[in-house]
Amino acid sequence: MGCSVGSEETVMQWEKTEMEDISSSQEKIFVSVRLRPLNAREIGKNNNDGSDWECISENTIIFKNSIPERSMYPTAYTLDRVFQGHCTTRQVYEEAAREVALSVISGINSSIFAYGQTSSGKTYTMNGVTEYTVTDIYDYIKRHEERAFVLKFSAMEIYNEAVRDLLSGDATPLRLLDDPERGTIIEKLTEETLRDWSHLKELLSVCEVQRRVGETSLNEYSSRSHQILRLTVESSAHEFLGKDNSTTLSASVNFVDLAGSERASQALSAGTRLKEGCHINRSLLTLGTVIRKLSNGRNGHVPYRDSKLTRILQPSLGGNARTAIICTISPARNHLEQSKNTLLFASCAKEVSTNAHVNVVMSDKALVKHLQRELARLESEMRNPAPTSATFDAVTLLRQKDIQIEKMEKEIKELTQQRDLVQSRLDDLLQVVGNGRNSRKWDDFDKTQHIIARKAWECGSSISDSQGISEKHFSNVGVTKSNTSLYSNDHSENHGEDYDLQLPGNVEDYFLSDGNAPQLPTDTSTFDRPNPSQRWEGITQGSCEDFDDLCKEVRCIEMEECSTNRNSNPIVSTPEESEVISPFTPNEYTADQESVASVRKDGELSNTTAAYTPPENFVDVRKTITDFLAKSYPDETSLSVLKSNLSSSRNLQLSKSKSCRATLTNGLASPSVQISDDMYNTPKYWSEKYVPGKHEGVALKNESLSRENSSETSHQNGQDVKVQETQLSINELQKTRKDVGVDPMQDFMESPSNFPMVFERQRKEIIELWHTCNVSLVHRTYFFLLFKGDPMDHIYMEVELRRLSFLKEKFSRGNSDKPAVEGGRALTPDSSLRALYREREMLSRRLQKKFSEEERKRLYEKWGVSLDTNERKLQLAYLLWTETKDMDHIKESASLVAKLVGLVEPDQALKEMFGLSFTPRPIKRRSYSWKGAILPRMSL
Ligand SMILES: Nc1ncnc2c1ncn2[C@@H]1O[C@H](COP(=O)(O)OP(=O)(O)OP(=O)(O)O)[C@@H](O)[C@H]1O
Repeated sequence: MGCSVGSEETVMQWEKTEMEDISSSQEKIFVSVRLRPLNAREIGKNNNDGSDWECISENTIIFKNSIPERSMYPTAYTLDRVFQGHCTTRQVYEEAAREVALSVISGINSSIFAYGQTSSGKTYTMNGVTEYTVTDIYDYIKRHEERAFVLKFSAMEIYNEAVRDLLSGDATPLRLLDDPERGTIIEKLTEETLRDWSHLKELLSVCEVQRRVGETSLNEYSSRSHQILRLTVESSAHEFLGKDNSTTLSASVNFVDLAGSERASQALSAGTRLKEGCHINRSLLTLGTVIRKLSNGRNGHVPYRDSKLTRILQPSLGGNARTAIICTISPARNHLEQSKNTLLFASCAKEVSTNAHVNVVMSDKALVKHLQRELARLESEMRNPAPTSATFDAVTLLRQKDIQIEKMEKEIKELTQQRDLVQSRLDDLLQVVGNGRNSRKWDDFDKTQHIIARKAWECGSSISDSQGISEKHFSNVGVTKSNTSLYSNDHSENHGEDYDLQLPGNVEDYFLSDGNAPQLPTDTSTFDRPNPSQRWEGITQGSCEDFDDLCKEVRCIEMEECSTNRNSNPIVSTPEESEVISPFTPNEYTADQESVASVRKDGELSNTTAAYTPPENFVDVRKTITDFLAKSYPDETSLSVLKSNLSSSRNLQLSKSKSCRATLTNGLASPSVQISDDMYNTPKYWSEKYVPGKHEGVALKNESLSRENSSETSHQNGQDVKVQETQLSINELQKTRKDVGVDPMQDFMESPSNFPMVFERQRKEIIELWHTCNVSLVHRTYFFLLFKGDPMDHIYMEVELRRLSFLKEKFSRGNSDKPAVEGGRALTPDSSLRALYREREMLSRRLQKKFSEEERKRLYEKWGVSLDTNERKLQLAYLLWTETKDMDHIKESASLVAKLVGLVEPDQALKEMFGLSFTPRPIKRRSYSWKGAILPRMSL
């Protein structure tokens, strides 16, 4: 920057440098600070002479520490330019904004931001900056009559995360669209061709009026909204790019007056105000996160899409634009903390680089000409291939080697990451085994798995900044099945080519988690719109929209503790029990034992599970059963009798380990359903229903039975007695199980030939329940395609049914009951519906990607979507999986969704990965991608 104030010479100088250098370049955001003077009220009130802050040079401002320092903020801040209270706006413009703003004339996008707390002088500064910029542009145009210029003006406002058009007569709400080439675009934003400077004044007053619409207090309102004025300059480009008049330059300069940066917790209290504050906060927090991320060198995911503001301004924040930020601060002592926050933001922003380049728009004619020239050149090259010289060879070879080296370095990095991950998994596992020997608390193992999964996620996705809001969220949602969403199908959309893995997570809830602002549920009213012709913006603007950004390929890891100790019984809880039950190999752990520990369809805890002192509402049924069995059958003989008895009534031999916990994933979102713990250990939500008194009787019964058995066993002398007792216990066990109806396999096992009928019935029920519970369409598709009636599918069907029934029941109770909780988050009809909408949106977008226009036309006809209507893709996406009684419709839906998300026809082997994994397997590490073999998230 550094132009001296307003001289003609400077203007010329600027023109020269700007016009000469039109190539793209990386440059840092220009950040300045403007300290406004104290106003009369502040002087009167605080007797404050503003001496706390001092600009000791052109670019350093210090806090003079005249009051005791309580915080850990730095006291000196060096920026590109600092302006003392007496500096004029003209000076601020000249030295901190002009050069950037006027880049627009040379076809380079630019943005000038004002950032600071309420009443620090943002609007005061931006009004001046806008006026001076437009004046300078007009001056320039006047001096360059040989070039044709068109100036267009538009204005918008972001308030409560809704974008409004400030120039349209009724302040029309605007929606943001994703354009594959242009990024986020604002639909139907009014653009007025600017006639002259006084016309701009008129337009600005229109904006002012629009901002007042529906508001009682303009000042408060405007403080809470972000306003963006956009000036687009189109000019003939021949001056730069030759005499071809059909090529034009087109760039925009944004003047951004941000809402006050103070935190919602300070400024707002409750209700609407709080919501407003949170929305402001959301945009500002996201802006802060984006700036922080970018200042760290663009490592990892930059959450541009987490707010409207950052979506709209994405190019200005590290993209194709030159950017200047003017941070305004108030000298008042009671604003000290805020001023320091602003300066920290400024320091961070100073590190951010953008990569602006000239935006050339070619007319069709010019494009054709250009392509013709290119074609001619290529043809002539083909006809007369250039003689290969040794130098050429060497250069090419060098280049190839460079590429190779680069590739290898990348691979080394990846491999190192993978090695570290495996190492940490190993450490964790060793620790678990160690813990297990000491305490055998499976909870520890679960936790460890969770940590491992988080590591895997962080490693796979390169998202590691635990301070970031999004990252916080990511680490919360994790990828462990123990922490994934159940049926919320709360995945994000994929805006990129393909996605590798689903990311669960209701993302709205983390927007506001700045550690201070309370987490508010998003207004769900906007989601009640299943009609595709209505506005979709509300539905689609979840922070998790950027599926591509979010969903990196996560290395799915299968771990089974069987591999660490394949001979140990997975249900053993203590070393003593381990000894007692050691005759069981994992393979001998039969379905019967598991079914004993199962639960009734209505979610009630089985009476047979008994003896329970629930730590934190958790019923460790398996341990109870283990205890019971261990005490009842202390030696090999009695166990073998038990085994043979059980086997005779069940032909299904299932072995299961804790870490082979079954997981039902729901496809894209993969809200893994943890059926191992849920089914064998009693799921958390089922355990919520546990009423101690209800089970105590049984507990006592079992306890006494165990005691009796163990004491008697210790006294018995002959084999006969043992067998007799064992038989008795088995009968007891089976009777109890039958009485309480806890065996999910019962009916099926008793008459497996019925299964086809049972399957059809269950499938219909499941389809209905999917619909009722807003289950992910990808999940439905996957499930539907995987389970086609094989007798072994029974258990999967059973589990799916139970979960859905449970969920339905929860949903039906509405707010009067505790919601189902998955991954620490409430799963409500609203949240699942929102997720479903988002999924349909995602599918509609994929329609565009996956099918040609012709194919889409055929699809519309087939699905009865009128070709004359708007939003056809959405309409089609909203038809999928809706006719729950029509099996043809369901099949068609499944087939279409499968195509859209690239599911291959899943084979039988995938079922295990889909859900229940009973077979002990060695530790494996796999990488799954939606491309090729599509697999849902693996169990860990
Ligand atoms: N540099 C300055 N010199 C003199 N007065 C100033 C200066 N900066 C701001 N003011 C005055 O301070 C008051 C608040 O300024 P302004 O409205 O620009 O603040 P703001 O940061 O835009 O606030 P909000 O976030 O609420 O919109 C106004 O009355 C304005 O005239």
